[in-house]
Amino acid sequence: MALLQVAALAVSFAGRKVVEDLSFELLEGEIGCLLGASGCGKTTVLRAIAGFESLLGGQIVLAGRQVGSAQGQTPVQERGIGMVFQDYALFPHLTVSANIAFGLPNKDAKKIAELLELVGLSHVEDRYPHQLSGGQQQRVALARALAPKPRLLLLDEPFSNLDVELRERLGQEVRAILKASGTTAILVTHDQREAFAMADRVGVMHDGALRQWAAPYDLYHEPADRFVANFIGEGVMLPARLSGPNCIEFELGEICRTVPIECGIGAEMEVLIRPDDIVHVDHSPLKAEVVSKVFRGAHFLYTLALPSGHKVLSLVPSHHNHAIGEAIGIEVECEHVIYFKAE
Ligand SMILES: Nc1ncnc2c1ncn2[C@@H]1O[C@H](COP(=O)(O)OP(=O)(O)OP(=O)(O)O)[C@@H](O)[C@H]1O
Repeated sequence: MALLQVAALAVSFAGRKVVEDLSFELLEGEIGCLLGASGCGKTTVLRAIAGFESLLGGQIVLAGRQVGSAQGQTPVQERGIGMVFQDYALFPHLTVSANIAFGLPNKDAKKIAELLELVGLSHVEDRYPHQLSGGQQQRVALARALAPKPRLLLLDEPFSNLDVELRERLGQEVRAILKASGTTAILVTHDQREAFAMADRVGVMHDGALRQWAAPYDLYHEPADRFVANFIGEGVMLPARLSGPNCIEFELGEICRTVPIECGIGAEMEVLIRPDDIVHVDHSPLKAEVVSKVFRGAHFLYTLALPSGHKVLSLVPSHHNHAIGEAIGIEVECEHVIYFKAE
């Protein structure tokens, strides 16, 4: 059963709707994420779930009980929701243990020890927040929020004060902690890597609306619309033509897949080509010119110009170090073909 149901949620500020007709469900033990650019309404949804915003429409149901609607709201403190914020909000004059104990009414020492162990901070329990790294401080905040065993944990940009590399690693760590404690959680972020590292379900938001709510893999490989296709991952749209009921033809050849589209044969289409769809093969007769390249350690991300002048991206193992201007062999390897009717 869904632990959280958000249905047709609408929130407005001073007569301006900032969230509209937004619906999703989260199962018990799942980690969800609202992903979107700054100002799209992510935090407002989180605050509405917590009970800090009154609703213009829709409803929020938590553990089978309606906690919010336009008609009324269950007070914040009665929802059993925990929160972790980007600034950690730790008490600077309290030790790690005392910060965690703050979330426990009976200050049970055994429980504190368990939480310290869960977040891997037993060895620094007597330190003060300023003696910890950013990642450690975030784990204290997490332990403190988990202490009262919330029904649902809300995390608002929890890693935004940390550097990019650390975010992805900490995202995985926090995911493991939430899974180990069986906590249902919702994360808000504008960072795709963080969303993918942590969440079972990700919702892509744009302008107050939820464009797609799906597993990260499906968002990447089966985006619901052009916005999601462009927002998630990298890629370019190339002109194409529907050449058969399940086939599409474009500059680099014909690709057939089983999902049909409601368009007549010959219809003008656009196909999304991801960097992992273009494979570098030295001896391939199909050549493309290296326009630019970005070194990413294990890979180069090449921008390649096709004979038509259209450009594609290609992710190539970095021992294939080609010069700008060089023509290199490529092949198309599309497992999931994403295409839309041309605009
Ligand atoms: N209390 C408020 N009063 C008026 N407008 C508000 C209020 N809170 C948020 N907004 C507006 O609502 C819109 C959505 O804000 P929200 O903070 O939910 O976006 P966000 O996606 O979380 O952005 P960010 O990633 O920058 O935090 C923005 O246009 C914002 O200016």
